[in-house]
Amino acid sequence: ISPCDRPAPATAGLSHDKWEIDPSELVLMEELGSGQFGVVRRAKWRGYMDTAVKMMKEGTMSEDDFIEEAKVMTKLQHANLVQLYGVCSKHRPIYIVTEYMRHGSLLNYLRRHEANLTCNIGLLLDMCIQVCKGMAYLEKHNYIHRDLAARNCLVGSENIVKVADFGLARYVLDDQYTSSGGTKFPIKWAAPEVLNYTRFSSKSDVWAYGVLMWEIFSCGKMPYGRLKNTEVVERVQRGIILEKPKACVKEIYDIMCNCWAQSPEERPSFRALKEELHIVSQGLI
Ligand SMILES: CN1CCN(C(=O)c2ccc(Nc3nc(-c4cccc(NC(=O)c5ccc(C(C)(C)C)cc5)c4)cn4ccnc34)cc2)CC1
Repeated sequence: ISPCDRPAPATAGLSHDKWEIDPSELVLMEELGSGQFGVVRRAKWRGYMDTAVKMMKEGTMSEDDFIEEAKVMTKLQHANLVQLYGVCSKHRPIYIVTEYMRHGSLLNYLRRHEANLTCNIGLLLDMCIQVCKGMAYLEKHNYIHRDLAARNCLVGSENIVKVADFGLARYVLDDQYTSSGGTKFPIKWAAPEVLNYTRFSSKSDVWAYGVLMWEIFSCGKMPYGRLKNTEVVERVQRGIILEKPKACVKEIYDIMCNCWAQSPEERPSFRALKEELHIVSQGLI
């Protein structure tokens, strides 16, 4: 049976904390890349399960707070969320073990497959719908992502797209990333209330989702091109929004624009977005 039919590895029996994974059961394989946290490698768990292991560089995150939160994160389970299997926290660096997604980040996937994606509106819309389903699940569980973007979504077999690293941003220690004035802060995905007051909510995730939709229909272009962060902040605060991507029909662009309403209350919920996207996708057939 395929890994996604198997339950998340319950490490019961080896340690009393089911979110604690025994590192001796992981066989580390090739490097998948490195984020600002350190190296990410593929690993086999108990000889059969493909996993991705983030080896957290020391000093990059508040580890104890994260380990506490991991207990909650392992309970968030949905077909469009990258499943957190557990952590190895008895040694340093700590490991964050998740399900493995074989095609890597959605951003790289869009850029690599631009040629045969631009003409496939149905596939692009399906990717938007999958991300929206994962986000609607988080919204229902009052869980805020805080860094939703194509770079933080992953692609598996059969064009499955899943949201990754939800909530992880809270544990980053680098204030170049956490403060809105920092060089690593994701300004281009930030809602006005996040830029002005760092006020995160599911509605600020909806703003970021609109930018993610724009990334998908632009096949991985950088939003606002080469504009400097200060220029983007000024435009967003004046209500200037991203222009319609070429490959995007008006009905879909209108949905993106709804995500960019200045006031959070005016933006649709992910639950409402899911309905709107479904209706548009029916209309396309
Ligand atoms: C044919 N192609 C060949 C090249 N290719 C790959 O090499 C490739 C294949 C699979 C990959 N899969 C995964 N890659 C990663 C991965 C790889 C590198 C970096 C990262 N990301 C990070 O380290 C990271 C993410 C978020 C954050 C914030 C700021 C939000 C807190 C900080 C750090 C993840 C995580 N995964 C979790 C599940 N599956 C994967 C990644 C890359 C893709 C396929």
